[in-house]
Amino acid sequence: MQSEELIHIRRALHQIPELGFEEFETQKYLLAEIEKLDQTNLIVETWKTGILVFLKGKSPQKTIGYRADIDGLPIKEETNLPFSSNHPGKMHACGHDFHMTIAFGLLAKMVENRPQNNLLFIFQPAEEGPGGAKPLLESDVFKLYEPDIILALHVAPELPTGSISCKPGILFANTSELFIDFKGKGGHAAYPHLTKDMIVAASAFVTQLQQIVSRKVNPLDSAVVTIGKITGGTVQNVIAEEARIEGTIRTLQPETMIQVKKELQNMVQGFESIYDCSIQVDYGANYYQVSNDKKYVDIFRDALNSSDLNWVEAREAMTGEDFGYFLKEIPGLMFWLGINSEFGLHHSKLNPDEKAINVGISAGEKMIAALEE
Ligand SMILES: CC(=O)N[C@@H](CCC[C@H](N)C(=O)O)C(=O)O
Repeated sequence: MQSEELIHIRRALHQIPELGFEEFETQKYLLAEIEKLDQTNLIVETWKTGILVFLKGKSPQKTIGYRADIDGLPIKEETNLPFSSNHPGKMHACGHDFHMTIAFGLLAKMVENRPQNNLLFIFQPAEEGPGGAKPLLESDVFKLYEPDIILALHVAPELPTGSISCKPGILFANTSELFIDFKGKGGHAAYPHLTKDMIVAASAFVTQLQQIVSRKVNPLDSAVVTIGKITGGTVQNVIAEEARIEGTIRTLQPETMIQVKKELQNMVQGFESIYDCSIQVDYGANYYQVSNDKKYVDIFRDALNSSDLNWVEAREAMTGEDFGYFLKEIPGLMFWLGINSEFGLHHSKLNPDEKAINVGISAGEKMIAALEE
């Protein structure tokens, strides 16, 4: 498949970002593209808004899985690109348009040049939330084609195009979403002593929360608590009866996640008493760490060694990925693909270098070829 065709597909997908489990247009678009391929050795299945494509190998000994996530984010795009998002307030700001295009390009190559082993391409919904990997892994349709090895990539804006970065062991953190609702007593702005002000309580909570990381977690263990959204109140001269904070917790060890949540519960009790309010905590979606299998990282590194791709030994990142659930059950790896964007992941101006699409396909091809041996 020509680079121009892939760029056309990437731009078309970029224009239709959809949130988790709402990827109807994306699914329809991908199904139409997949239908244009030679169907002789393909089985195409859908699961919710996702797609599984099984390519029967020439003399299979195993099945190699390749997963791409397909959802966008609730971010208003500000790239000013001529192919910017057509869906107001939504954007492929985490590169999933690239992930899908690369997976599709690799599939098209493999259809043309069928490998010995079976391949399973997984276009998975809802990576950004609430998490599609776990229910997909539990689904009957996935069990029919369950791969022996699983691969995936994630775009890396800070790395130059042409580079691939990976490491054995933990690559991405354990994550937990965090939604906290505060309920007190509202009233007139001039009579604070008669109210329980939830703007004050929530603001103090946000500040205090950081001390879990800085004063409770061992500095040699990594943890991040980020609050990305605060809502509360109705108007400037009314004391807010309710407030809500929304965020995420990241830790490199599952035990640290348990510790952070325990400390957070202690804080909740203290705040309920000090601010005379009720506080409800919801941990939303939780993702398991992405931990790469050393054997496959070594094979991958060797496979790229003689190529013009630049291998960068990765460090752990506090990003999360529900691909961790695949790797918990199936050995394999995730790697970073350099896309050379001035603006990072989850930024409204993320603008990946489209030349990286062929780099991603080439890396996948080399790994699949290496796994034939
Ligand atoms: C690669 C990446 O950016 N992934 C997301 C995953 C989000 C998981 C969940 N919604 C959460 O916020 O905990 C990330 O933010 O790291």
